[in-house]
Amino acid sequence: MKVSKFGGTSVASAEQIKKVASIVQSDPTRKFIVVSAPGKRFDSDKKVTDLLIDLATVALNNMEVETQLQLVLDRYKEIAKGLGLEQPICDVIEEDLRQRVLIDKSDKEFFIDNIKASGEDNNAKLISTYFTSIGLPAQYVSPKTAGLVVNNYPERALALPEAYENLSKLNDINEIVVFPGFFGFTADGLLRTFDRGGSDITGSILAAAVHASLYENFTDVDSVFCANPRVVNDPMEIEEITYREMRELSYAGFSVFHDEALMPVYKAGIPVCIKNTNNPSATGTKIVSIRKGKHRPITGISADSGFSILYVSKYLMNREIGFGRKLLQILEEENISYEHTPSGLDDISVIFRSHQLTTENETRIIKRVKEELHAEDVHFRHEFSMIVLVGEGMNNNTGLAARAATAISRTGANIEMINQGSSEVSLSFGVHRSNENKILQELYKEFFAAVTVG
Ligand SMILES: Nc1ncnc2c1ncn2[C@@H]1O[C@H](COP(=O)(O)OP(=O)(O)O)[C@@H](O)[C@H]1O
Ligand SMILES: N[C@@H](CC(=O)OP(=O)(O)O)C(=O)O
Repeated sequence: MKVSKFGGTSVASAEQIKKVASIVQSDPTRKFIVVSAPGKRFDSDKKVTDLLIDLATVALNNMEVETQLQLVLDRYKEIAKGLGLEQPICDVIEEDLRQRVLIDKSDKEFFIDNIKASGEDNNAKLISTYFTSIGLPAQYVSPKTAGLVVNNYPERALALPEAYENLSKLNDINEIVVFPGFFGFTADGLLRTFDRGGSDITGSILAAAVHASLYENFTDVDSVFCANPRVVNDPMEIEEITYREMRELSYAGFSVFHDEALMPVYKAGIPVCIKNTNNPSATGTKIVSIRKGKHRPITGISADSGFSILYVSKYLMNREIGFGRKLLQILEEENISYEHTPSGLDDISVIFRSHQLTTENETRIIKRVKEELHAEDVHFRHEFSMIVLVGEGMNNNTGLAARAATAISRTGANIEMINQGSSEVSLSFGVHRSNENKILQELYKEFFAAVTVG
């Protein structure tokens, strides 16, 4: 039996949800259906999750909530109408959202998580009602009653081991299970959401828990492509990719599948297939443990912006035992996680995601590194992107870094950092954000357009 997750674009409108129903109807082994909140219907549209974040923000600022609340309710009302559903389901959703807005706001993160999670929760209720209305026996299942237990980490929770044992009991349900993605509950009953895009994670946890034969992830593209189709024109499709490659690429910018969604299915040995709700007969991309046959050394190239660099220089840093540890400890105390630490004789750079920085912690970090480590030059640089080349065939292929660097040099861009990942399946380049797209296009040309398999 399969677990099928439908992303925001697949459940964005009545028309899309009808496609979901026919996909589910066409295969009786599609037993567990995980749904996201309604996503974008067109490019300039707003996801329901983003509307809910706006709602939470106005509520926390003690401003009038009615306008934001109606924007969310209107999305569900339009969907319900298009699906021919009666008023009661809209009343259930409205009552639920109004109750959530009244939750005590003293724990700000708990309040935000509760509002955000309503997007998937109410959509699951609506979709199970629709399935039943068209003769597909279905049941909405709450992550709370099903025991999707997570740790107490706001907006980025992780599932606890007992969640798998609890969720395995869902196998006893005869009807189709419609399960909301994106959130779980702590052992004390507090609602916590996963990271953005985290309905993929719910699907993976559920697939591992019920020992699914396949985890299907339905989205709005025929497959995972070798590079972002919004930047590279008509990129090649990936038919098969390993868990390891997919995790590296997802973490580094392939937004089509969340990187944290790989581990649960990987550990349980469950294959994953990325498919298109708008074209379900397309083969899609299979994520597997081992790929057979010969392949290009590079499987995919991803790019992600939003990185900053902390540059630290001190004469004879190389002779000073513990310098790196002390520097990273300062960052730890500022609650900052880092991605790379390239270093030279007298200098070291720490690269991390910029969203963790504020004017206050930047000033504090510079002051501490200067005073406590007696560094000579300490400064931040912003607006960087990381371009990551990923491929299982990379470790026995010499000259790849040189080819990539030459391709980048053709764009006239400067390489700020190079890092060969310890896993030996990735090679990263730090570049200025303004050059990101042209570098991605040039690297695609170098490794995919011009190369034959062999
Ligand atoms: N390498 C890639 N392959 C396929 N899609 C990609 C890639 N990189 C980015 N994307 C984007 O990911 C989108 C699908 O992810 P997402 O918007 O999260 O979908 P969903 O609503 O189904 O969760 C695609 O429309 C595509 O623009
Ligand atoms: N709705 C949540 C979770 C999610 O997975 O959404 P999507 O399937 O649209 O990526 C978000 O926007 O983050």
